[in-house]
Amino acid sequence: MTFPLLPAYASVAEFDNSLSLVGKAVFPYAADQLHNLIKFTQSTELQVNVQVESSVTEDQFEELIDNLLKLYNNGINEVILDLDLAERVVQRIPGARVIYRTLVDKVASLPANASIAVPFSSPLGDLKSFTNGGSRTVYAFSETAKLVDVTSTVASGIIPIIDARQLTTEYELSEDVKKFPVSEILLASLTTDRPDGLFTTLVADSSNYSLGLVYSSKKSIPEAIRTQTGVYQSRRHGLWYKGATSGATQKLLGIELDCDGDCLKFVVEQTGVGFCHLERTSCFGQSKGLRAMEATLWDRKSNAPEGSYTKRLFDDEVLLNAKIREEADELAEAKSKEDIAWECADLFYFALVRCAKYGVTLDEVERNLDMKSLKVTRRKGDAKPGYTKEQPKEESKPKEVPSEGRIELCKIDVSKASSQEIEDALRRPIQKTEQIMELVKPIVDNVRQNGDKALLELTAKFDGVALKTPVLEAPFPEELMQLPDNVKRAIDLSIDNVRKFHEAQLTETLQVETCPGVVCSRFARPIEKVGLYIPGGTAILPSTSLMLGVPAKVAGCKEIVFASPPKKDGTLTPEVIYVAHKVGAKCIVLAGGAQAVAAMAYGTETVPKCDKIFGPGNQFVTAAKMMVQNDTSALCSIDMPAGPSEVLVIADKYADPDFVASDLLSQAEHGIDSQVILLAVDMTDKELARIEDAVHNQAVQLPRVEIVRKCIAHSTTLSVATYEQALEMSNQYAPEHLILQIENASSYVDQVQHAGSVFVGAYSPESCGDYSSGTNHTLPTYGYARQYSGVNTATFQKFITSQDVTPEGLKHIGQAVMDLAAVEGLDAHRNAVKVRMEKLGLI
Ligand SMILES: NC(=O)c1ccc[n+]([C@@H]2O[C@H](COP(=O)([O-])OP(=O)(O)OC[C@H]3O[C@@H](n4cnc5c(N)ncnc54)[C@H](O)[C@@H]3O)[C@@H](O)[C@H]2O)c1
Ligand SMILES: N[C@H](CO)Cc1c[nH]c[nH+]1
Ligand SMILES: [Zn+2]
Repeated sequence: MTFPLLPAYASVAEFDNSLSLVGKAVFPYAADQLHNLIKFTQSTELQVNVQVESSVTEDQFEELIDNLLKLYNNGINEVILDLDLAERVVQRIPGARVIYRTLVDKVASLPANASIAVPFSSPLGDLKSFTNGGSRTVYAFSETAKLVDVTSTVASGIIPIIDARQLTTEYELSEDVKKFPVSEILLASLTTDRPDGLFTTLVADSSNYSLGLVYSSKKSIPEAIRTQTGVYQSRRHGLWYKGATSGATQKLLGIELDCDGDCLKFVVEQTGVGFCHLERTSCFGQSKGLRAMEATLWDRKSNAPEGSYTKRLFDDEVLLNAKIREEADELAEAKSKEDIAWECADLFYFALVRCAKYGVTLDEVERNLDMKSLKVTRRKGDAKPGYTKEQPKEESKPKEVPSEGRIELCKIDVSKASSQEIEDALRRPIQKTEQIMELVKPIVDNVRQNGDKALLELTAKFDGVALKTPVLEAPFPEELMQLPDNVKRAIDLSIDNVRKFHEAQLTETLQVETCPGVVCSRFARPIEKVGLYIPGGTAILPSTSLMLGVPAKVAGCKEIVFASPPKKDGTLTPEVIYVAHKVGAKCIVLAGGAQAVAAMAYGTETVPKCDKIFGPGNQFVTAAKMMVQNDTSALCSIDMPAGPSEVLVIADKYADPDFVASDLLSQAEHGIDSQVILLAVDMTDKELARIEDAVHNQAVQLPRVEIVRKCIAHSTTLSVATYEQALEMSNQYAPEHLILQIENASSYVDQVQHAGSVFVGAYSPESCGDYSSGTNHTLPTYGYARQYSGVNTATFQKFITSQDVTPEGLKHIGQAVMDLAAVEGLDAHRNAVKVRMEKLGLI
């Protein structure tokens, strides 16, 4: 039996630790406080109950069911509901733990073991009979009941629900007798048949490991509760404050009663040498098993002898994780009882080393288990692909995606998922970087050594077209850039907006006089020769040509070279040629992939060598860019690794499901290795279903539905409780595009730490930034938004600093320069200042 009391609080914020030894508490249900309640429950050892006020309208009922499911699944113990409501709730939530709040005359109709809460004013005889000899828990509630009225009820085995504020202060029973309400309630429910009137008391730690046996009295119990420490009754010496002389004190964590209320259990945290006077942890000998192993591991963590295997595991995470996996496999293979016990012990050992390494205690693990046991809905529990025998583990094996059926993002409720599951959901599709590098290297080498000949051969091989020359020179023939008027107008408008936004980024020369006579400046200069890659594999993207060409022109780059894979007939899309003409490109390289990058990095007979290569592309393009950047002989830099497009949408229940779906799909259609993530903030299943339906219905209408299907297969919706949680998760993912379809979207922009570009509010679809608003669409992907900016005017510039030091300036800094040069032992440096200062008569 737990402590015979249920303190009621007005909110989580009002919870008072001084009552934590009661071991439970009840809070009011409030739909907008769910997150706080769940957070509190998950952070405490207490049994948390929730009390729903009677007035729940028909409209609120569905919301209540959704919310109760969340509460139950997140560790809430029981919910107090009015009889009618309780009966409806148990129909809808199998396994719902409910306390029926009702009047005495209705109790007979309830199941024999159902917990009930009836008014204090009910006749005592009735209350006693309702306990059914102990098989039913009976609570008595009243907002006004005074403690003195309560004690006789408690003595009958009834648990009072009392406003916590009444319980925390001493009250005066008579003029000179002051009582602690909590102690009074406990004493009222205790009995003893011992002639000395003492209560046998078992002392245990929080894992239920027995430390010893002692006695409590009507005097020692209030003292223990008042001081929240181990205070007992010594039969020879009176009140006994444990540890007062030895220093081995106890923090009192909880008090429990046995089933018939004549024996107590004190749950304590023991300090010092232990509980036993023989300086052992327990009077019953040392602990064994998992607890003993845990104690040893925690000790090893701080005092491990050099050469100890456990220390090696603490220090070598890779080894430790490999051992955990190895032992888990061996356990899965073991067949006999002995082998299973053996392998399980090994696995526990390595698992506990990992726990100890990260400061996780067995108590916390057990709390987690207890919490999970309280869930009322469970996931299917299938193993992840890669963990079943049928599917090999190699990550490189592409996932089979059925070509029909519903198009649906995977779904995770963050409050129920493990951190591993969340990490997996947010992992981008595997880029086989090493393998791609191996494929790309011979291509790059070939172009470097054989120039145009290699370029033409590789274009024939990968793009299926035999060209005579790999380059189209400016001025470009009019007939190659014939466009419908509306397309021309659209390109012109987009060029104009991108130009305006990028011109505004041009900076003036910066000048600072750091000391009198020492003027430091910084000024921008364009990178002279730039190579702009315009993807053309799965889709031709003329928009990329303007996103790169316009800032290059704005920055003043002298030579602009375009590269884009040709179509099968050897031509290039007229839109790209039109943009090349508008930005004054020198030529267009008719090649794609790694070969185009290599041609621009090293130059060929017809392709000019470029100083910097820009632009997104597939894995071959990105790998080649990284490769040439690392080759100092190429003397070529790159903008950033910009790979498969991705988007993360944060949406709440106010978002239009069609808008959200359209944004997710607009990136999903880019390629099968694209990824789209939806963070759904505090949405009910119904609200989320509207978005899911919209995704499917829109997707099946798209010509690129097969690409979308494959992209969606590795894309996920994560349900989160708060906007803050969503932004934290988004910052962790560092998306290329972040779309905020939430109420007051602009007020959250301040919280964005890592993202390529942000789209604020319902009417800012990513497509606007892809084409026409003015921002650049060449953005860092794959989490590189943590350290890279998207393409901007400065990407096409470098910054030069200069200084102008006068004799006056030398007077100010000369001595410091000489002293630092001396520290570094560089006398010529020192001398360069010294000769000048001598001639100026400064030294
Ligand atoms: N991050 C951004 O800012 C941004 C912007 C636009 C596009 N993108 C992304 O750019 C990518 C464009 O990729 P794409 O494939 O459509 O076009 P692409 O132009 O990047 O690649 C096509 C070229 O890849 C080469 N190639 C194809 N298969 C090959 C193989 N097996 N071995 C060697 N080379 C091979 C061919 O030469 C072909 O010309 C997409 O993933 C898209 O999402 C990103
Ligand atoms: N969304 C892409 C950047 O990741 C750019 C683009 C071009 N065309 C359409 N979209
Ligand atoms: Zn796009």
